[in-house]
Amino acid sequence: MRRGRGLHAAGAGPERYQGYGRGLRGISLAVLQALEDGLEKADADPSVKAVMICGENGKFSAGADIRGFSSPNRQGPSLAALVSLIESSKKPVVAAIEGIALGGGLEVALGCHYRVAHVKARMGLPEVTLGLLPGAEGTQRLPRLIGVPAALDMITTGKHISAHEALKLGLVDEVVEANTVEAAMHLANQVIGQPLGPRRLSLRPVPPLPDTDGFLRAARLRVRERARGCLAPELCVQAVRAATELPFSAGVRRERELFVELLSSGQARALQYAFFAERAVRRWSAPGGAASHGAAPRPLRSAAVIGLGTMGRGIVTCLVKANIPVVALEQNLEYLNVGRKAVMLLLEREAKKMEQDAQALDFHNPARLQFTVDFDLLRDVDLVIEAVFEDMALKKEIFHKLSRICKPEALLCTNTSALDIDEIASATSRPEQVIGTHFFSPAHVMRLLEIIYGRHTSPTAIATAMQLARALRKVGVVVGNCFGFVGNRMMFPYVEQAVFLLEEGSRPEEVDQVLEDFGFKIGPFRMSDLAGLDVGWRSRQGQGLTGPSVPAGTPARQRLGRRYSPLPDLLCESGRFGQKSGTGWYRYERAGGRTATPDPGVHSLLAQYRHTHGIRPRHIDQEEILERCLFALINEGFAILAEGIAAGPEHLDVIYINGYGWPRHRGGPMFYAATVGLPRVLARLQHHSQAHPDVPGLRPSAFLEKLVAMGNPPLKEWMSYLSQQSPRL
Ligand SMILES: CCCCCCCCCCCCC[C@H](O)CC(=O)SCCNC(=O)CCNC(=O)[C@H](O)C(C)(C)COP(=O)(O)OP(=O)(O)OC[C@H]1O[C@@H](n2cnc3c(N)ncnc32)[C@H](O)[C@@H]1OP(=O)(O)O
Ligand SMILES: NC(=O)c1ccc[n+]([C@@H]2O[C@H](COP(=O)([O-])OP(=O)(O)OC[C@H]3O[C@@H](n4cnc5c(N)ncnc54)[C@H](O)[C@@H]3O)[C@@H](O)[C@H]2O)c1
Repeated sequence: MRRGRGLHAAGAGPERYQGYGRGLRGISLAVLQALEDGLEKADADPSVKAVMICGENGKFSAGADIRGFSSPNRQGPSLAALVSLIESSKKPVVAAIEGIALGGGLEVALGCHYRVAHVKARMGLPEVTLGLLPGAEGTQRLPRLIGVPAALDMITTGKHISAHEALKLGLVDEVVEANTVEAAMHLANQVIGQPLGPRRLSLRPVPPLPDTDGFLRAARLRVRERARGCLAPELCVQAVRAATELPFSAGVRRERELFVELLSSGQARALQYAFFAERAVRRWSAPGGAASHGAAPRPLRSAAVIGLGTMGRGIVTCLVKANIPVVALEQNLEYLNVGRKAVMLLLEREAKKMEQDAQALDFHNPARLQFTVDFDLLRDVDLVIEAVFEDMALKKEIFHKLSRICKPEALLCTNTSALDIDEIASATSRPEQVIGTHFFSPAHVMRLLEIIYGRHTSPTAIATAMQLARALRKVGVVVGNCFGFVGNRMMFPYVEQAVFLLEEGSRPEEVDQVLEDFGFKIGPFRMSDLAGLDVGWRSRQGQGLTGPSVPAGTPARQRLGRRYSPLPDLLCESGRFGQKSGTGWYRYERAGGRTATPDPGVHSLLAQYRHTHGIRPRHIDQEEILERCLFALINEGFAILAEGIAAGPEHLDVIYINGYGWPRHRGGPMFYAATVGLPRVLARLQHHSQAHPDVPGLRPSAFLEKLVAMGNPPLKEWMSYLSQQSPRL
């Protein structure tokens, strides 16, 4: 056997890695060709006794080039052919897996006769997350190697597994701590001359289960339930079923048919768009030309969180999980004790979930997590996250204090949901250090971190907040400052339409059902009950929309010349605050209960309300519910883009997928609008706006009108149609 990195005689691994976070490419045609040539040469050369395949720069392979799936020059079939070629080699082929072996990369390894993995390597078949299935015979080989249950789990979830898990499952033959390539070559030398038949997975039977058919039927139901309209997981189950029912070659044909079905479904395009959008938003730009490539973050060695309510306790939890020492501060000892208990409970639960890494959290150690009511302990921290009540005066008081106490370079973050970052910053002597870090509830679970820069926020502060997102394993999206920022600002017209629909004849459960069938995790009424109806109520009181400050004689269903629904206020006035009080738009088994049941009390309240206001209820169909809620949200998105609050539609989509439960397989609201076609979105908004002229949220945005007038350009060109970039960007 000849030695050397990469496939013998090819000198190249299945992929090339060009540095962290940049330019990691999938398996290219050139690499495929090199592998094929190398294998053929090795087979023909009698001096070669075995072959070892490895990657370059410590990475085996990230799989096929995802961008290639939408190009006319698809590489698909040749990857599968290469895997077969490897397997049929007359000389033993050993895969040396370092770093990652994902998708087509792992399928290449499955074609090899032996697999050696580095202890830190991760393996997986993530195709399902891209709306696809493993299409290089992986759905047929993996069940033959590790059995149906484990293979199905990997293929339908796309999860990455560690080398140790892979060893336990029998996916790899050996795990090494030292040099993987050397260990693979050592193994190759040992197996020279041994029969290869038993190592060729295509020749093996799938290990039988007591009731394979029953198992697969149950699995199909499970993934269908979990996938909420996403096609790929179910087709993955069908492909694995083919492995259990058909000979290998027929199974491969079935796999290919299913792959092509997914490729042309539209969902794959949406999911791949989401993959790249999440990476694109890491590159940010801000006023004055500041941008990600020119700004370096400050180190984040310690943090403080102020306020241990719903949000603060989740934020503390994710900081601890990210190994950042935290000082957790409350307004008095009573609140501190409640907050401490809640944080400890969350951390215990997280530790249980993490099992083997739990000790690393070390959260009983005061050097890692300290509870206090003393602001002085915030003197040396690198970062403070304020999560007190949504009250401008209180926030300003706190920021004023912080600017006196904290070290000059400390980043001062607010978790406000909607308030003006500039006004908060004005309470400090260092507005350049003030930034919005908008977490989503539950903060230790939701992946989104909306990062809001103010007029004076420095590029370093933005870069540091993005670094925080990365450290917390969240998706950071940088946006401009306006009421509600991006996410909540788009949410307002959506929820407003949902409530108007109730006035006109719908029930909460009907509206929720339509939006949940669309793919949302929960509909707007379940969501409002979960968040607490009192939160919005307090905000409307603050804005003078309800409560004693509303001038006498104001029409009940009108504010500032536009339509207003007092329904949510009426619910709150009768003590219906959602899950926390046991009643809201639904009723729950108890205060704090989670199971929503349609509530006859709400139905009669609606009937009474319509009667009082002379509204004749009508039947509202699914299409109208969807259009009015979704197009109102999308319309606001166009206004946000036109104002320069976000740098592009991808930002809005990433925010909605990761923070608001928008179905990922629909690519986000702006991608969805592009799929529906902007002319149709515009026409339907015009229609609904004519029917409801007192609802500004339905009046088409000028930017949407312009894009339609310009011939409905593709999403990636939208921003070039803005007459001039907004000064915010
Ligand atoms: C009609 C006729 C059709 C007939 C067809 C029928 C037959 C079909 C046969 C098809 C064969 C299919 C083969 C296979 O089953 C399919 C696949 O392999 S799909 C790909 C699977 N792989 C993945 O999903 C991995 C995706 N990548 C990641 O998860 C992560 O990038 C990572 C590898 C874990 C690394 O993470 P990080 O270190 O955080 O780095 P980044 O994520 O920022 O990535 C850096 C950079 O690289 C780009 N990139 C990463 N992976 C790929 C990829 N596979 N292809 C293309 N580009 C990739 C990423 O986008 C970043 O670049 P940037 O976007 O920032 O420019
Ligand atoms: N709840 C959500 O879903 C959500 C989501 C995103 C953002 N937010 C925002 O996060 C912030 C906090 O919201 P929440 O839901 O956690 O509120 P909460 O009412 O649950 O908790 C606020 C906490 O702040 C504490 N606090 C008040 N004054 C304080 C002071 N002077 N010093 C220290 N602590 C003080 C309170 O004692 C309380 O524990 C708000 O700005 C809110 O708009 C909330």
